[in-house]
Amino acid sequence: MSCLRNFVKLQSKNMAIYIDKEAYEVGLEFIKKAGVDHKINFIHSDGIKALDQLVKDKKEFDFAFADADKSNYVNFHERLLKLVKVGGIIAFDNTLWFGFVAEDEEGVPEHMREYRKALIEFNKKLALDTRVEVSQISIGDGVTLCRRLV
Ligand SMILES: C[S@@+](CC[C@H](N)C(=O)[O-])C[C@H]1O[C@@H](n2cnc3c(N)ncnc32)[C@H](O)[C@@H]1O
Repeated sequence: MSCLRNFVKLQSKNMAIYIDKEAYEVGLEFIKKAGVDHKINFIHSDGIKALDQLVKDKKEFDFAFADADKSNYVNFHERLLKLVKVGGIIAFDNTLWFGFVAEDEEGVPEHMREYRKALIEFNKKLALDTRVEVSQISIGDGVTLCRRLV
């Protein structure tokens, strides 16, 4: 709770988007308890829809963190490249997908296969993306940091 409070205090404006109502309501309770609800624009929406609206509204951010729907990372990335300023950071969580991105598909539990495939494709795309400088960090199950260059 104090971690959330301290982080949010450092930022002038914050935003978070959740698609499912239950997770949104739990999050909202914590945000209120931490006394930072006036500092966070907390939205219950599909991420792509919300990001499209932010692009339309010409919003800008220094940092973005994506941790939802790994099959949509490539679509989040395109939108976040319009929203995060040049020099800003876009972070993607779980990009090593518990190490399964380095395994043959047969060795991967069925329910993990869709995101494994999506993340392999996403990681390949990022490696070739000249609009960002990329650093793959092997903590947790992989975090990728992209610094916007152009
Ligand atoms: C791994 S959890 C994220 C946890 C989050 N980082 C946190 O600490 O609270 C993934 C969340 O993304 C949400 N989600 C999935 N698809 C989404 C989408 N298209 N747009 C927005 N949120 C989505 C899920 O409902 C779930 O709550």
